[in-house]
Amino acid sequence: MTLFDDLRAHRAATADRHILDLFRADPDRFARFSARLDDMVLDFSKTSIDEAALDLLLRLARERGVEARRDAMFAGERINQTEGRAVLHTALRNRSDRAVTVDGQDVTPGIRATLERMAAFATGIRSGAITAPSGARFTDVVNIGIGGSDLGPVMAALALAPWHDGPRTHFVSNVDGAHVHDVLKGLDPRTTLVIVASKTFTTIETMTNARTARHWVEAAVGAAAGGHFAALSSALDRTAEFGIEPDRVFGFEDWVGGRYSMWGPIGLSVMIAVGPEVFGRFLDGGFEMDEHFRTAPLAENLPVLLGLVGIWHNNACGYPTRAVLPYDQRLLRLPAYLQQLDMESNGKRVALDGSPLTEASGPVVWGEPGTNGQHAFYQLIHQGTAVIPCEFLVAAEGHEPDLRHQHDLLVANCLAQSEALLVGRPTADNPHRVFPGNRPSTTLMYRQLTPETFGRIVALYEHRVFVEGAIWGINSFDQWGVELGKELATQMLPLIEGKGDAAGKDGSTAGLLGTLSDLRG
Ligand SMILES: O=P(O)(O)OC[C@H]1O[C@](O)(CO)[C@@H](O)[C@@H]1O
Repeated sequence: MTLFDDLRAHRAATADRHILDLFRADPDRFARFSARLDDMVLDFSKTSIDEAALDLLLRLARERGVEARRDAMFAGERINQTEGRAVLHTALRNRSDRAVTVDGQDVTPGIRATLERMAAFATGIRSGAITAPSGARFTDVVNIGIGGSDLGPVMAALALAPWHDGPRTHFVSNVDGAHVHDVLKGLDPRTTLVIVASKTFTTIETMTNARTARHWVEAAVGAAAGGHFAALSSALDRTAEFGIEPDRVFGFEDWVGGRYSMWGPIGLSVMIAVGPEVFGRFLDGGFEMDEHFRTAPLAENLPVLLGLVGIWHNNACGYPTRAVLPYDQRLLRLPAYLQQLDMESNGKRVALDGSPLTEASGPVVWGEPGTNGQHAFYQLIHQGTAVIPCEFLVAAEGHEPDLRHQHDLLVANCLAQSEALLVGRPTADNPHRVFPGNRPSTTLMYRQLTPETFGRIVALYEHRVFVEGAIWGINSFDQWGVELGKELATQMLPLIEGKGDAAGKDGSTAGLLGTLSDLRG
């Protein structure tokens, strides 16, 4: 019997019990099944986790070596074994005097120097001291990147909107020409700065969009186009090949994973939008969560507890998905960001040693902000046959004092939804109106979505993914599963262009290629 088996046995023995019974039996349940970091509270009392389950979960975390692995990460060990790399995105937000070493070398001075270069560049763009070669002020910034070079900055630009006082920020990610076309169509190339964000500087979507943007700028300013470009990458040889001036290139090391990279150069578009000081406050928040994760006892540790809730729902209860439901419009892109963070990190089928996993790993993560989701998919959450653990996020205060009544309505909806999921309406004269209730949720409540809070939220989820990955014994820091599709797309392109034949392709693919050629005439 493993601890996973014990958890399942405990779940089976208590499956008929209503979560409300747990509240009846323990008037202190909220206090006991919630944890706090400053003005942020994680409530997991509306789950079926009881004392015994929490005990088992904490034992599991210890047995699976979460603490040792966490310490190894912070110590710069090469825990990303399949790529032979350290995992040190936390170093990008290390606000302490502590050295962070990789192979005996302190990486902090390099990180600080890059941050200072970013700040000088961002300040120059914001003040107009750095202009286009024509002397025109940059009014717009277009970040071209995809995955980790896009989702974090996109999310942050919206989350930090109340502090946005720099040039307008735009994002292009999809290789679909519609994306770059629609974004550039509204802009003036003479006053636009294009930031090419790509860790590897080989990603076909990004390089294709970057070339399109280059032609667009060149058509307007000719040979001065180079002065409209900057690059964020760890491949400095390739940025030079693309013709980007070295002083416009902001590099980072291979120990920063793409989906963990928004804290450094990949965040440049955000820094230009909100300024280095506000960006620094975002880093402060991330660092605060790191310190908490490193030092708080497991039973009070927010990322650990959130991870254990995930393990309970996935491995003990067998719920294969979880919904992330921010009642915070400025976290609109949090679910999309978490889809990469969580599913690219923990969507794995083998353990670190290559052996097949015997436990289910990464669940499907999805969601939308409330209240919009309520008018779309909550029907299924309340009355569908599948149980979907819900993760609510909500701020006590908004940023619009004149619209306090709307914020009150937002918060009321958030609390009402978790209450409805818990309490339900089990008896009604009509079965179509029955709400079974007893459906689990967590709520992360914070005072306000400040830059610090936003940093804490992102770091909280990063470490939650870490905790779950460590418990499953997988490498959360590689992403081999994205490779095959990339290779096949490269091979597919000539066939799409009508330059090859479909011999050897499966029947469906050959059929679709034939259909494409018919439709194109
Ligand atoms: O920053 P890059 O190298 O262009 O990569 C973009 C994204 O592509 C991936 O490698 C695979 O989708 C992600 O991990 C990464 O965030």
